Amino acid sequence: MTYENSLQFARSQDHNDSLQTFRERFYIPQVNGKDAIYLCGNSLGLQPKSVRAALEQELLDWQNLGVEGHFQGKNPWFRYHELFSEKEARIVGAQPAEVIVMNNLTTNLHLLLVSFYQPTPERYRIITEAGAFPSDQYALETQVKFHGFHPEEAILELKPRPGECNLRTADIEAAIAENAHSVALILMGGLNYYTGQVFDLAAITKAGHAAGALVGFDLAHAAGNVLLSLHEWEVDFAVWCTYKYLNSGPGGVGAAFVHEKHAHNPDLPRFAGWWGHNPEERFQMKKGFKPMAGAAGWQLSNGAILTMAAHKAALDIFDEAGMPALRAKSEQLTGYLEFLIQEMGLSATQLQIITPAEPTARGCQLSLLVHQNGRALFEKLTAAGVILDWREPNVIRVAPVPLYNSFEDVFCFAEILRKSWTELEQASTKGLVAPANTSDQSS
Ligand SMILES: Cc1ncc(COP(=O)(O)O)c(C=O)c1O
Ligand SMILES: Nc1ccccc1C(=O)C[C@H](N)C(=O)O
Repeated sequence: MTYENSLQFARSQDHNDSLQTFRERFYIPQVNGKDAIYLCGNSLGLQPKSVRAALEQELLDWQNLGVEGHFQGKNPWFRYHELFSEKEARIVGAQPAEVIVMNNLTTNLHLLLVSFYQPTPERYRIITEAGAFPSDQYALETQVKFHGFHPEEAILELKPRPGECNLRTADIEAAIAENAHSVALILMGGLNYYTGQVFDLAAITKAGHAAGALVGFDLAHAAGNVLLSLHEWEVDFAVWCTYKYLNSGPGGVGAAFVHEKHAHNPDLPRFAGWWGHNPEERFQMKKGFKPMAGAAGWQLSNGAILTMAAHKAALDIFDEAGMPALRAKSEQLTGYLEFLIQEMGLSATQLQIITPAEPTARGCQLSLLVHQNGRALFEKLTAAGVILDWREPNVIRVAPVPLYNSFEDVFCFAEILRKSWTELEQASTKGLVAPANTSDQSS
């Protein structure tokens, strides 16, 4: 598609956008009495206006029915998790029984590592990406120690080649093959939170299986952002959160995928709780855990209905828009952002987009590596009414989300970026800005 650097072009794109009306269904944060340019849905998605009524419904049932709400409520709490199966499955390309909404991401990661990381003295390694989100690093480090191995020896972190920002699929495949005798698990982000790179999950899964390993993904930044086919790719397990692209609120409920091939395996170790037990017998209070088939068998506790209610409202909107349409708009919107940044004519030593250029290797986030004055630039953008984030040591992440961001948002952001850059450059020639990035705090 051919882009133009004008407000008129941006507005005409919005006018022709079939998803345009979805923006009205979200609250846009206000800065200085005006709608902010919110480009931070990769960290926390905006609040759907329908969430309040969904929470109200559960509060009312609790108010009016007390404990009877478990069975007599409008959406009985006893079966509340079933309300998500179909829609959640569409987001990640799964069968309904392969997904479950529960807990939070890191909790789910630990639970699934209990089942799918079963190291032996010969096969104990985990292959992961260097610079994975810290929570994943801590989960892997402590799981490995829990099994009596040393993280430095058992965790193999793959780094991009010198001078490159992203991992090459061929290098990932080669590393897996080279460790075919010792690798137990491949565990990577679906989309790296820092660089914005989307990994080739199908190829990695294939390579992992060929090496005799199991394969799992953290889809925090991929779910609701890129097209996924977890079932077809035969991914063993995955976890994600619902507060980013799925707009389900801070600390919102997490989700997990377990491939059908593991649904009935009685030999899989797991940490169990009563909500994963056969529901027909759950209240018989008997000894002996009998897991529900599928991902539901990994549930521990009765669901956190209030956060699940927010997710239900948000997921309904998401499902109405649909992943294919969202992804199509996302590619155009991110492409427009990239085009406008390139129009600024900056060199790679000034401001570099470290997210891959190929649409298949990125979602809607572009990570801007700013070599000098990065933090000062970020603060200027913030002061001008743009909400985005800064990730240490020197990246500004910008995420135009197709569900509620517009081409006009992207155009206005680019104008503010250009103006802020010029002002900073003028200030630094006059010696008014410290030349290096400061790393005092992160957002
Ligand atoms: C890739 C990734 N993994 C894990 C987490 C942590 O998730 P949670 O706090 O829901 O466990 C996040 C973000 O918070 C993330 O971006
Ligand atoms: N939950 C949060 C609470 C506070 C600040 C950030 C977060 C994030 O989710 C960060 C996000 N995971 C990231 O990709 O950086």
